[in-house]
Amino acid sequence: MALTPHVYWAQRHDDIYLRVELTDAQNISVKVHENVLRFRAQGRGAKGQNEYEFSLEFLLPVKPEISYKSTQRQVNITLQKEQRGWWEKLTVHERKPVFLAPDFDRWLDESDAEMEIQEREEKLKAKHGPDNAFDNPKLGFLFSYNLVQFLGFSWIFINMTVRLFIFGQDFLYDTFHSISKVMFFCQILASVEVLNAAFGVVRTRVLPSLIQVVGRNFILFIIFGSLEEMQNKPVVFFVFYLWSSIEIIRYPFYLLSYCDIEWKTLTWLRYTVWIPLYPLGVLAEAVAVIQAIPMFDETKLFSIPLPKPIGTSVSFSYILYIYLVLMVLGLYINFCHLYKLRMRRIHTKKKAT
Ligand SMILES: CCCCCCCCCCCCC[C@@H](O)CC(=O)SCCNC(=O)CCNC(=O)[C@H](O)C(C)(C)COP(=O)(O)OP(=O)(O)OC[C@H]1O[C@@H](n2cnc3c(N)ncnc32)[C@H](O)[C@@H]1OP(=O)(O)O
Repeated sequence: MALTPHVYWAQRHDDIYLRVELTDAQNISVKVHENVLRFRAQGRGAKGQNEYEFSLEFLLPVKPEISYKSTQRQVNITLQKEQRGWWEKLTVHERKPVFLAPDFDRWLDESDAEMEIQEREEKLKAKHGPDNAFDNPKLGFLFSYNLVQFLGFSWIFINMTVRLFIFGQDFLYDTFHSISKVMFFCQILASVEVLNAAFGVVRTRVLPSLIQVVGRNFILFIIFGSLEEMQNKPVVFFVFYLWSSIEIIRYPFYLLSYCDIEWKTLTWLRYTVWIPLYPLGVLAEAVAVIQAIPMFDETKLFSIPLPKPIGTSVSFSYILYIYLVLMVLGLYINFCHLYKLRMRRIHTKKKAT
């Protein structure tokens, strides 16, 4: 004959929690039909290893969907009330069933539960401010910024992919002319990210964003923008493609996180695809710098004139050699930063679940 386990309960305005004292429960069946919950499982309870069951007729309607989780020590069941509110007791019966008792670990009275809701809402507000973009200028600003960048980089990425399919290798030599205007726009706008970090608009460090923005704009404006000969090189294609590949993931990730939506695949991609893309990006940028060195020597563009008695000028290519060293340093700093972010965002979450 089936025995009855000890059951403990608590409530919130929306939910009912039941804790069934059964160790190593197996073959669990929990169903709600016509507002009656029926539980049956095998496990070790107060009367040893056995089959245990109970039923409860709730005071007020609950939703038919049930979630339960079996741990080594107990089975935790959560039900949702059909209508939000506070119940004076759990069951319809005049006297409470003998196997049922309050779960003092989770027990709150009505006013404490209200305070709990308020605290949760305040925490959310402290994190994001008021949750409506129209009420919160910061949220509205970040949302618009990320949306514009997402659209810009998506245009670049899709345009480049389609052109590559249509024109084949020829497009490698023509990337700058067809894409650069939008890339200039997006990369100038990206300077906002350094300001966001500096003024605490987003919780992040300034240096990684500064390295990225200064690094990319140096390549875009100085190497590609000022040397016409560089603009027809295939390296432009690789640099633009690598930059936009990460941004079509990063910006929608920010957009969703500001709507409090977490899409696990996107989070994984945001904190993983940099592993191949970042070194490749830096490599492509380094190739561009190396290709530009003889051009700066030849054209004497940006060369620094020395005083007349010395009579010559210092080629800009020396700056480029220094820049190549800085790139390695920048790669190291941002790689470590991204690695820490990945550990925090992916690995700690895995542990928590
Ligand atoms: C001093 C100047 C020296 C100059 C030296 C120059 C040296 C040059 C070195 C050149 C290296 C650059 C190479 C690079 O250009 C190559 C490439 O880009 S190749 C393509 C691959 N690239 C990547 O994968 C990197 C992409 N970029 C990033 O990942 C980031 O921009 C990064 C630079 C790493 C900064 O990331 P961040 O610190 O912001 O991390 P999170 O994204 O996790 O954000 C932290 C929290 O802030 C919130 N946040 C951040 N930005 C926004 C935003 N725009 N909108 C909303 N919220 C934002 C984010 O949600 C996090 O909040 P929470 O923790 O609450 O979730």
